[in-house]
Amino acid sequence: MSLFGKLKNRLFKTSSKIDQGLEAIVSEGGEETGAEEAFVEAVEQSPEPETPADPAPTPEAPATPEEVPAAPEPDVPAAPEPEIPSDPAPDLTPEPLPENPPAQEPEIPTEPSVEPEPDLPPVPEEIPAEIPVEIPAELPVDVPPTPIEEPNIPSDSPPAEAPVEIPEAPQAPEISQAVDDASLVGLVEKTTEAPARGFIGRLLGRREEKTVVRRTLDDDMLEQLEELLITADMGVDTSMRVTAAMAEGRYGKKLSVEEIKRLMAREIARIMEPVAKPMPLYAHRPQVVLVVGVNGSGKTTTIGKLASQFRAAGKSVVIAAGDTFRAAAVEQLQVWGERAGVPVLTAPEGTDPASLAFDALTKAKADGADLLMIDTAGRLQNRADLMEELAKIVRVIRKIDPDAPHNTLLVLDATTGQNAVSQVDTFQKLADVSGLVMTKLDGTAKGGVLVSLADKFGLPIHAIGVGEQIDDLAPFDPEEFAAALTGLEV
Ligand SMILES: Nc1nc2c(ncn2[C@@H]2O[C@H](COP(=O)(O)OP(=O)(O)OP(=O)(O)O)[C@@H](O)[C@H]2O)c(=O)[nH]1
Repeated sequence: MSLFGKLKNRLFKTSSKIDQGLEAIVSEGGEETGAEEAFVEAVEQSPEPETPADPAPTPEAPATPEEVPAAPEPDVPAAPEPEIPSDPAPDLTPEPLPENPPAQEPEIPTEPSVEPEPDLPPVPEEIPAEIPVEIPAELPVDVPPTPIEEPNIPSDSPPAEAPVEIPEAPQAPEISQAVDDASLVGLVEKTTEAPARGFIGRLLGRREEKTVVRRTLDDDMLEQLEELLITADMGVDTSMRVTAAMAEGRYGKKLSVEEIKRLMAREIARIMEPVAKPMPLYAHRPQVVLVVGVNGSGKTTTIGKLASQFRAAGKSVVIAAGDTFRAAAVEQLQVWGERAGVPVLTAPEGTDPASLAFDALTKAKADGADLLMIDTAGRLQNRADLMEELAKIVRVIRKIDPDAPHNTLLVLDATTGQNAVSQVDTFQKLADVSGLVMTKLDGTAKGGVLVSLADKFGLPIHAIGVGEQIDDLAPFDPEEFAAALTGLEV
């Protein structure tokens, strides 16, 4: 499955909240409009480079392959190849530094292999339901089912449909293999938009589904949209900014759910674009990365995931278990170190973390390691102590390297919603935060908080955690994130 597909499904809770909210908002006071009107207005709404509804969007070539659901015919053949370029290009190149985003590299290889098929399953699955007798006879012989279909179909459209179905028959086993729960979520979403139709239904009933419910954008609707974004934890200011931008030049126009999603995703992506920056890697050795965040935010897990990705990118990494006050935290880090194949330096419980950090940097330097990642405690209960502890770590490692730490990553837990905003506030005072990693975006309905953070602080977002496994750390891509967050079919 593509990175976007994975992300979309992982962010399902937030997107389904927005999805359901939009359906309710538009259906309240909305009215059915015809296909032509929908098309014309959809075009009007999207003067920007992002025109995903069209079958042949020129500027965003890499994104097209995944737009299969919107326009079945043209997409099928195009799907497989364009995949690969889409992920690496945007994230790897933008950073000035050469070895840059190790976070991406490990992600990339996983996508293309699984990618193409999962988006196509609906088509083949429906055939057997509709044509119970013919299909079994057709498949074994490998004779195109087309001749059987055509005589039954009086209208003009069938020939176009049949050829698309045939080539997919052999893929059936692969598809069923690839249909994980994530793809199923996609199917469920599609069904709510366009009720399941059989094969004949799809041929004859094409026109019916073209009516779209649309609602006039007025103050009431804007207020409802704003409230919806606030419930997704986007914060009041950011929600107002997004809805105001959406309304610009569109006030009084009729909008469908899909069009609203597109507008919303575009505005969100616009806010997030400037902060989407992979963690920079420097030629300097060892690059010291201090990892801060409240207890339970996902620091240990993120260090493990990052270490694994850096290693996969050919970097030698050392981890320092700086939360010396909790034996369990040290043990957990050791487990992650083993998984990532990276040494973890520890010290007896109660040791001064600054002393451990000093020893770790000395060793990392002696070993010629590329990176030293220092875990820290996250007890905010006594802010003064924590501030002193972090300040001391920095003071001490600067005796060895005056520029250390080169990065201070703040790890935030998305499930805390707007509380993450005050955590950034606090940690900016405690440490010189240089970038963010947002964890647990999977399984939360509060993913909008990341938009709020980008809008409010403008700190670089290096990566997002979308699960507990070692490779569940994705590079942050604003457009994919925005589309996934709003439940937009891309
Ligand atoms: N679903 C999900 N769970 C995550 C993610 N990142 C971390 N977790 C889980 O969150 C819990 C806390 O993660 P840790 O890495 O231990 O957090 P920590 O900040 O090191 O916590 P302390 O060791 O208490 O300081 C663990 O159960 C992780 O498996 C993520 O992206 N998604």
